[in-house]
Amino acid sequence: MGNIVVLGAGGQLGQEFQAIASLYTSFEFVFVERAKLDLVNATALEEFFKVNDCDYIINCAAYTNVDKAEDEGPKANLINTVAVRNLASICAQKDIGLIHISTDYVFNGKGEKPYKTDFPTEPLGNYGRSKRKGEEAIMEIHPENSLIIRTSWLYSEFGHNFVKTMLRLGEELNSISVVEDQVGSPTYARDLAMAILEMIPQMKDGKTGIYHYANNGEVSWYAFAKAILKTTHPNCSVQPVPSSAYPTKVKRPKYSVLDTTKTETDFKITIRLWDVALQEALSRIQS
Ligand SMILES: NC(=O)C1=CN([C@@H]2O[C@H](COP(=O)(O)OP(=O)(O)OC[C@H]3O[C@@H](n4cnc5c(N)ncnc54)[C@H](OP(=O)(O)O)[C@@H]3O)[C@@H](O)[C@H]2O)C=CC1
Ligand SMILES: Cc1cn([C@H]2C[C@H](O)[C@@H](COP(=O)(O)OP(=O)(O)O[C@H]3O[C@@H](C)C(=O)[C@@H](O)[C@H]3O)O2)c(=O)[nH]c1=O
Repeated sequence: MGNIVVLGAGGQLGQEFQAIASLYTSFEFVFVERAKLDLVNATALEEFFKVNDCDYIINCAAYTNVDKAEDEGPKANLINTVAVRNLASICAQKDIGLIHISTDYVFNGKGEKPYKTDFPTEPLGNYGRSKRKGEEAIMEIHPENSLIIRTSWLYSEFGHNFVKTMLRLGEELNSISVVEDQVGSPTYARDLAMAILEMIPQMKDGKTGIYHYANNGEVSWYAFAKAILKTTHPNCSVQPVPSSAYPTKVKRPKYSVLDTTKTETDFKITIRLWDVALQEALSRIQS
């Protein structure tokens, strides 16, 4: 069904694609890590796609440190906006299908029901702003053959994520304080990667533009931490605290649940509940 180049292949989601690739024999994959191609280097990017033909690019590369992006705004911008714009131009020239991952942090968190894809964006920090500008660049340059998939609270056995942080803290501490007034949907990166590979063949039917993918259901970071530790470290207690008791450089959205109905309907995929996905991920992480 086509050749896929996965950029940012060494990150959390990129490694999930590497882990599941052998299940999808109708695709040929090329995995490209940062050491092989720095996306910020526009010349290198262009040269790479002169010699590497493909039908689709999945862009998993990003600047993802939400707090650090406040001090390194220009750097976050180069990766999340400028490189994405350059990538969209290359894809437009060569008519390559572009699958780009974006985030729930494009929203301001003041919503009270799951965000539909056309809900107005208003990011709270540099990370979210740079990701939103990346989305806008794609929609301007290569709308007819791009999929922008916003997801939220990604975790997996690979890379850095909240689940692995909780498992580490559960080993080290008897009690952890976690914010209760931020609500979202945790998403198992493996589920997302598998869904993307189901969605790609349907792009040719005009299913393009912005879509939301997150595991179903909503939960606070506190309740998520409790669910993680209940099965893995039952002796470690989790205390609910307000955001004010856990100060961070940049404010997180209070409510960032994504409405995934359009994705499920248009692509005819079923998305499972966050706590079901979590149990599978935990058993994989622990084995
Ligand atoms: N993590 C999350 O909770 C969420 C993530 N997302 C989005 O999902 C996508 C995947 O995220 P995730 O896998 O968790 O992120 P990671 O931070 O785990 O992976 C990002 C990858 O991008 C690479 N990268 C950074 N800069 C460059 C560059 N200049 N050139 C090439 N590669 C580069 C990183 O390399 P290195 O490690 O060497 O810096 C890393 O391997 C991103 O678009 C992110 O914004 C959306 C919602 C939630
Ligand atoms: C480690 C820890 C975090 N927290 C809080 C801080 C924060 O409000 C919340 C989540 O913490 P983190 O810093 O791990 O998560 P954060 O980096 O904000 O995660 C985000 O990453 C980017 C890339 C995204 O796109 C988002 O969807 C989201 O997943 O939990 C606690 O309350 N106690 C703790 O012990």
